[in-house]
Amino acid sequence: MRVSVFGAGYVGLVTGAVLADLGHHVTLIEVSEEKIALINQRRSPIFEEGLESLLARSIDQGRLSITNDAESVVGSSEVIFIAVGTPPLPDGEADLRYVRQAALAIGRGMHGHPRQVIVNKATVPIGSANLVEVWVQDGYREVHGRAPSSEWYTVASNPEFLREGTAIFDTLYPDRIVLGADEAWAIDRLQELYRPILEQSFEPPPESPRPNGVTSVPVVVTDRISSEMIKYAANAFLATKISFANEIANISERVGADIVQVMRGIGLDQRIGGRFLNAGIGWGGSCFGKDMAALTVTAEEYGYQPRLLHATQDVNREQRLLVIKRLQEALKPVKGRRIAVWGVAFKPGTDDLRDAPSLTIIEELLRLGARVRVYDPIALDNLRRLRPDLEVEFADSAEDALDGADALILATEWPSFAEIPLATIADRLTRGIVIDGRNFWDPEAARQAGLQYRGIGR
Ligand SMILES: NC(=O)C1=CN([C@@H]2O[C@H](COP(=O)(O)OP(=O)(O)OC[C@H]3O[C@@H](n4cnc5c(N)ncnc54)[C@H](O)[C@@H]3O)[C@@H](O)[C@H]2O)C=CC1
Ligand SMILES: O=C(O)[C@H]1O[C@H](OP(=O)(O)OP(=O)(O)OC[C@H]2O[C@@H](n3ccc(=O)[nH]c3=O)[C@H](O)[C@@H]2O)[C@H](O)[C@@H](O)[C@@H]1O
Repeated sequence: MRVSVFGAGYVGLVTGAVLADLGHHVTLIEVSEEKIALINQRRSPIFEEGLESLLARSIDQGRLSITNDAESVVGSSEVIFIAVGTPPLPDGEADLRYVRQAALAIGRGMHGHPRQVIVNKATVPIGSANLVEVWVQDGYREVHGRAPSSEWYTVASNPEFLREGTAIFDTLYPDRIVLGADEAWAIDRLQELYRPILEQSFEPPPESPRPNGVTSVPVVVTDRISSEMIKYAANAFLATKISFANEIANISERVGADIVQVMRGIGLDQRIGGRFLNAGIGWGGSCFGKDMAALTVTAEEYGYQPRLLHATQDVNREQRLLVIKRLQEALKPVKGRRIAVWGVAFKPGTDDLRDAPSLTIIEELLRLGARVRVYDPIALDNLRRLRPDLEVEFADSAEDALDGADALILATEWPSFAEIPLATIADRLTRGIVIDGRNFWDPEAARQAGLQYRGIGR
């Protein structure tokens, strides 16, 4: 099938590369010349395991290309994905300006043949499919002075649930695919597009072997509004699950319970499920915060006070600073001390710093007058580039970050940190203080190694 994808970011690039690898003919449409140049050199603009080899293969086989000239390519696509960013405006509402630009370009390039399904894959506020329709019509009208025939196209919703760091795996083996459309032909076309994934009939690529037991993928076919709501509800639920774990962690440490044991104890109940119950410094990333804010705004627009959504966000805001409180308890004063921070990416497996809890922690440490020495296996370049205002020292390795430091704060649980013996950490830190923001280490082992160790909720 001929497919266009607006936006070669985390979602668009991965979706495009995977669909091309599955045999479709995909054109990525991107406004950033820098990204276009990199992708043409078969290099990925983002760090995502396995993506570069997937990109190279799809490009070499002639099934994936990239352009900035939307209008000349979109007209011939049977499916057009909109996967541009929808960042938050200051009041929390989603900024749809990039979606609008994409929809206008689709309208300008439309010529009625083939009939087109325009798919909102970006996370967009409830009702945005209607807006996309209007913008597509505006784009067509600009060129032709009249509206396009409603027979020529329809707008569908197909939210994305991939996680950064495991994006290719999540795209090939999703827990479900959600399709929201008002027209049966659009659903049929999208089912056809996704058939290899739905039926798991493709040969798994070397980057991402098929896990045992995955033989098919459920599809949820629904209306557009429900589909748009499913995306917000999924992220809100996941964020709430983490904030719940953090709230119980805060109570646990007051009463002497161990949050890791408590969450294991509840997670084995199949009605609850053990995933997304890791207490720590809270959730970050490009989507949970912005999507919680956008859903809150939508609820309030309709006169509903979403108390759980507010509470989830409040718990998360405070949770980020808990490690600072722990540090202040162990090290008085913090001013003038050297603090090592391990991990700046919002989670392991990515170089993404968007709304990373580590940044809140670093800002607070600097505000308190500490000297901060940071290490991250992948994200330091992004930190240098995106936050030149943060006056931190950049370490060459995790061990190097510890040299001369009074205390270590672990903000992101990169698996490679486990390779460094606790005894080495104890040797290198002047005061042996470790504040473990992700409950990464075993407290007993850390204390035996001579560390003054504090985790979260234990
Ligand atoms: N990052 C993630 O893990 C997930 C993101 N989402 C949603 O997907 C959407 C995209 O997110 P990301 O991929 O993270 O964003 P991103 O910022 O990584 O990528 C967006 C891309 O769109 C490009 N762009 C902007 N305007 C354009 C236009 N008019 N034409 C062509 N390209 C244009 C930008 O240059 C950028 O490369 C958002 O709505 C997000 O909420 C959904 C699930 C997962
Ligand atoms: O809409 C999106 O953008 C995506 O948001 C999340 O994916 P992602 O942000 O890539 O990362 P997660 O693995 O969900 O982690 C989010 C944050 O929660 C934190 N987290 C996660 C799990 C946990 O138990 N505890 C916890 O604090 C992580 O450290 C991270 O900061 C969702 O998991 C995806 O399904 C969704 O598509």
